[in-house]
Amino acid sequence: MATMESLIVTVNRIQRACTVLGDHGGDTNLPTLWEALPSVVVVGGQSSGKSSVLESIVGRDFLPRGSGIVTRRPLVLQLHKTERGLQEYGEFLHLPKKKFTDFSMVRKEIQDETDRMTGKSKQISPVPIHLSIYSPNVVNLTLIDLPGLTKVAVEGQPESIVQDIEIMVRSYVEKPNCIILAITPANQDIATSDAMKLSREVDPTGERTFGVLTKLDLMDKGTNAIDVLEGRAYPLQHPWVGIVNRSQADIKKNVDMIASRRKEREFFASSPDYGHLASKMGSEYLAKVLSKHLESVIRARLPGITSLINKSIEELEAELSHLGRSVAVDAGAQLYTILELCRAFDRIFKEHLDGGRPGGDRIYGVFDHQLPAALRKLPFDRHLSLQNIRKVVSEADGYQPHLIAPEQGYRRLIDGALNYFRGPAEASVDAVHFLLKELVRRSIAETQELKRFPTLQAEIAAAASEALERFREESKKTTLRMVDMESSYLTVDFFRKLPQEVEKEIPFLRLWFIAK
Ligand SMILES: Nc1nc2c(ncn2[C@@H]2O[C@H](COP(=O)(O)OP(=O)(O)OP(=O)(O)O)[C@@H](O)[C@H]2O)c(=O)[nH]1
Repeated sequence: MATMESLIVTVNRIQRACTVLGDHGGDTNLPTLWEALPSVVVVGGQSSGKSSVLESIVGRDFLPRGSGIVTRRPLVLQLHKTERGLQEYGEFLHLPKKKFTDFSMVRKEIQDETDRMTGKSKQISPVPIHLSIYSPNVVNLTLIDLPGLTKVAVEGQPESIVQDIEIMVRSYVEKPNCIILAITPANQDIATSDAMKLSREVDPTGERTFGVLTKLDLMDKGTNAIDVLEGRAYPLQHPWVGIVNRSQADIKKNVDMIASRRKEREFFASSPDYGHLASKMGSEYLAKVLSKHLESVIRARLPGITSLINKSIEELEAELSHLGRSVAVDAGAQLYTILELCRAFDRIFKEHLDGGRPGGDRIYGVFDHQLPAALRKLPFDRHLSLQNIRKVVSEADGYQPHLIAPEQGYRRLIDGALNYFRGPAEASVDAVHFLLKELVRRSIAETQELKRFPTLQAEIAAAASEALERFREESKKTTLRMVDMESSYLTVDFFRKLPQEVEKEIPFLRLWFIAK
């Protein structure tokens, strides 16, 4: 038994952790633990006696009262049984460490906390209020009180309130882990009960529904609810429980809850109609049945809850390691981290260049395809046309006949042809520059370690871009210098070999001889 009681306490703690972490179930992409936890949800129409049942189970007056919709946020009520003789107190999750021993202050805090979230607009909010009650007079149990189902909006409420409440209540009772405490007043036709209508929709087999009949003392003389309580009129998997709460007159007279429980016991014990069911009626019995059932449901769901928690831990740990370790505060350690991150980027950039990742091969493409294609397009035809050769040679060597070859003309023609190489050479530097820039961009995006440091990413991109710009200028100068060097390195040997190359490579020389 002790183990089972601690089970409810453990689930209570998980429920509180869920609220603190903002997990109230509902539409979310994140895994929700809240929805996996079994809970008892109190459902009923307005004035059906929900608050009275809850107060009866707790044995204390602590819920707000008034006209219209008083419960406008879910109230998660966690009951903790304490040692006999210890003082009762309430504690709110949003006010930790503050013990409320005066239960009228608990009521006020529920009202104030409701208003804090919804304003005084009478709107409803799905964010629950958590109240724990520590008392020797309760059983370990968690109950969730929801706004009463209603058919019309009262003054000051939006028209949508009727639907909003139904949607909120439905979102709780639809969960397969929800135990439904469906409250119906006995002095109303059960066929019109909002609670039974909704619970039948979401739990057609009745295995999650506990039917509670209130106001048995208010039934017309000569009538009784035996057919319902014995499970004939409206069969459910769990037996119906009849309740007699404090009447409005009792509340006015300040009849305390302990006296009211006694009165309830006497009502059943002395009733000619319900006497034979007395041991299975009343709010104390209901609390015990619910606690026992909640324990057994938790026990059955425990493996599922454990595996959900383990799965969530695994997912979160994977995400944490993906996000990376926390960054140290001192400057030295930060510098070390930054250098490590830069090294990670550098490694990926090198892989792009040297292999392992694609992209670097396109640099070879510049020299293997782009440059030769550009060279082929150079206007050598025009430059080495018969007409131009004749013009250049005449201008360079004059009208004197040459003994061997017009050397100055040759020189100018070759020099001029080599000059054409400057354009494609510069364009090749630009092409490699753009490829390297693209590889920097890709490497930054692919460095997982940098993912959570957008500012560092921008800094690395800026530094790389600045360096590449500098390299571009230097490379252009070097490349052009190499073209110049080739142009000025026309040696005697070069000219000596030229005539032998005539047939093979330099058709313009043949043309020159013909021209002569
Ligand atoms: N005589 C008698 N009166 C009851 C019983 N249960 C509830 N009442 C009275 O019915 C009225 C409504 O009860 P509540 O407990 O406030 O009902 P509720 O469902 O919480 O109502 P809302 O919060 O307005 O939705 C109160 O005046 C109660 O005193 C009962 O079993 N017998």
